[in-house]
Amino acid sequence: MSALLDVAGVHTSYGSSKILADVGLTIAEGQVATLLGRNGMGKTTTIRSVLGLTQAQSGSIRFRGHAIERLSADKIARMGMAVVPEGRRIFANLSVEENLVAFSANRNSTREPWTLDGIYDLFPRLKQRRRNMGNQLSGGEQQMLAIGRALMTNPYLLILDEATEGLAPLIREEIWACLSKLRAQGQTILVVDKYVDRLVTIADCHTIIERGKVVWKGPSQALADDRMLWERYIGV
Ligand SMILES: Nc1ncnc2c1ncn2[C@@H]1O[C@H](COP(=O)(O)OP(=O)(O)OP(=O)(O)O)[C@@H](O)[C@H]1O
Repeated sequence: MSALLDVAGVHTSYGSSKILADVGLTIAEGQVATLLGRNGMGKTTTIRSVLGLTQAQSGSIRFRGHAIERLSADKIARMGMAVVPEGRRIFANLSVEENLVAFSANRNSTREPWTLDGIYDLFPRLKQRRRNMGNQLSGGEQQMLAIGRALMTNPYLLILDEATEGLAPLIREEIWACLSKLRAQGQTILVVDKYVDRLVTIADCHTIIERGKVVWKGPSQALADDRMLWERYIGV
């Protein structure tokens, strides 16, 4: 399996605050990978560095075999990287349907791109709410919409930051079920979340960071078997 995303030796700062020190992360095509760690350890900063939203000071970030560490966020998005950001950031004044079609594109040149019907099959609630405005949706519906909107760009890599934060348990389960379906369809995914017990059943591999440094990497079975890691680095 070839690496779709290969991050190596990344250092990122906000002004004079050094946040990431030598972060590395590899995701093979078709894999679901997680980025784990307590609050404030640098997960979002890692994602922002990969997306080109915060430029890494040094290190290499390769996506689909191309060096992207100096490219703009817009160029990187157009190469087929889509994010479901923390806080969702859906358009409050557009309907569900308008949110979904606003940036639709076939970035991975698939013969079967996502359609509105495909998204509505994945999240039937969105179909019921399709004429509602973004600001009339519950947190769970907003998250479904944010995922649907990202999928409508047909990304090679889908990134979810805090995939289920603030959601009710049943809605969380819907999001996990959605990720499992996407994985079965071959979608490559990087997910940040704190529910390790669910992530070890959905994802293939995991990277744990603490204070901007990678402290552990490994497959689901190894993480599932080592509860000490959960307590020590993830706080669960
Ligand atoms: N714009 C910013 N300017 C300065 N420091 C920042 C900025 N954004 C984040 N930080 C700091 O960088 C560190 C890493 O933050 P980051 O958001 O990457 O962590 P995280 O692991 O995603 O945590 P969380 O789950 O709380 O979002 C934290 O100490 C945070 O306070």
